[in-house]
Amino acid sequence: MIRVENLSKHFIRQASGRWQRGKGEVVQAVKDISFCAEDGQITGLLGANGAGKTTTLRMIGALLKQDGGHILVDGVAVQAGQQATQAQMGVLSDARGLYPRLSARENIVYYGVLHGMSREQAHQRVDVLAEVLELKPILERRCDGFSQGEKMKTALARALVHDPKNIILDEPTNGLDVLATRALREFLRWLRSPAGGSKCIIFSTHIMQEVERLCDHVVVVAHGKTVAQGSVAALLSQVGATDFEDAFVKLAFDQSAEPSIQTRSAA
Ligand SMILES: Nc1ncnc2c1ncn2[C@@H]1O[C@H](COP(=O)(O)OP(=O)(O)OP(=O)(O)O)[C@@H](O)[C@H]1O
Repeated sequence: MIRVENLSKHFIRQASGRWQRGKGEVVQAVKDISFCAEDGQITGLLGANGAGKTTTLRMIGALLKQDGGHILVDGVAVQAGQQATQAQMGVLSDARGLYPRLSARENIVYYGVLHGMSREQAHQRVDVLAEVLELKPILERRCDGFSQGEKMKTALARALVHDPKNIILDEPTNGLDVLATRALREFLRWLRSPAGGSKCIIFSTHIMQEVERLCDHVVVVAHGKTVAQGSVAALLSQVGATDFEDAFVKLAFDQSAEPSIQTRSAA
């Protein structure tokens, strides 16, 4: 189970103009995000571009340190850069970061070994994941020159190689064709089921269909804040809509617009 409470994070974006030296824009990427992702459920973070989804997932994956708030993974506090929660976490972040000179198989096995698997175990797991994610045709090819979808499938397999209990996926269907998207959806449903290990799965998206088809719990994020959460049915009834896209637009955009960017002297 992953519990996120009152998470916040800002970035300083340096101004580039000659007369702006020393000034910076404060980008409050995440202002106040709270939700709970249960085991055996798929939780979707749904929000417009720039809403703060990636930043939130990177903090949960211990890739970024939060300014405020708490993240508990199975009761253990997440600390950026520390190993405590990472062993049981599979993270597909926006930076796919594959080694171009290694084959898809080598990239995945390498991560498995880093997670403490023997090479034999890691190779066995690659064969299982290659079947499910339809990776077989590219498994022995160097990643250099891979298409977006091929990179995505390889990065997904790499994130899941150590069979983590908690799975964090940032826009996992980005670049996948319709068959690969369907295969991934099926796989996520299986991972959520008792047979697949009742994993705790969080993913971000702005695709409504994906949320409607997959999510048990939806967290709507706007301007860095949680503005609504619940099942698809609960969110529909909250705003009296029958179409989920209409519900999302009401929930995410009917908020009074709050700027995320302010100019100030950079510290
Ligand atoms: N390293 C950074 N430096 C400066 N600003 C950043 C940085 N990372 C994110 N931001 C800003 O924080 C805000 C939230 O970004 P984030 O990537 O979390 O949004 P998102 O919901 O994932 O968007 P998208 O759906 O477009 O991927 C945006 O305004 C973005 O420009």
